[in-house]
Amino acid sequence: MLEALKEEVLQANLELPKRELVTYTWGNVSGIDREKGLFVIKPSGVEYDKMTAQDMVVVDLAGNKVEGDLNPSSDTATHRYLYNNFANIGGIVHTHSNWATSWAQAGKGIPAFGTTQADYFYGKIPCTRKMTAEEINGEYEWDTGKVIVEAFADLDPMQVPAVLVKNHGPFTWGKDAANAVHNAVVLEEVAKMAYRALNLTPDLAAMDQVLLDKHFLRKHGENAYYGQK
Ligand SMILES: O=C(CO)[C@@H](O)[C@H](O)COP(=O)(O)O
Repeated sequence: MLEALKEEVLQANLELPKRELVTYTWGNVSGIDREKGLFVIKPSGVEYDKMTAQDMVVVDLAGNKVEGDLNPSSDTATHRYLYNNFANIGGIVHTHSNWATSWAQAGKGIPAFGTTQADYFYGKIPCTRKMTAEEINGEYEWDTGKVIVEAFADLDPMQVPAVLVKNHGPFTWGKDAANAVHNAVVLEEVAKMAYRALNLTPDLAAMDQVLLDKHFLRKHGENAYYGQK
């Protein structure tokens, strides 16, 4: 089942090492078929250059493995939490990309300093709170999803399709798996740019709202005009 989605999710996973967002087996990508209520995710601990579409694992939104010989990603419960709480997302990525993970380890969100970020993220990219010992030693991956959703209490996840999990790393999402990977690549770029901008000007203020609005809204929403129709 879901052969086309398995191929789509495989290709999205293979983009992670290709774009140098992961090392070894770090990271994972999933994609969801909302009509069937099933998502496809990378198998846990399998090397990317050995991975096939048939290795992908199908999981339902209650957490049951529906198809696949291998164990699903160790982050499956986090993906499931996000699919259950962010109704419009179609794909999720987790990486340990260097610059974004450095911000996550520092427990700092990434302010919007420039139009590169504004084209994809409508403002600051949040960092979650620290997880409690009970959460870490309990339903860790499920509660990782919980602290991510908490960080979006006042944010639209479709307007800011990325988060930094404190002491862990970034998660991004999008309309599908490929779009979630695209956002992961851009996140890594803006994490690097923001770090360097702050090194140049330590008290740098976030960009003006008028410029943030111009760049985000020209690419997103009903009045978007960027690119080709
Ligand atoms: O951050 C983590 C584990 O929380 C992951 O990125 C792992 O590094 C990859 O795990 P699998 O998806 O292979 O289980």
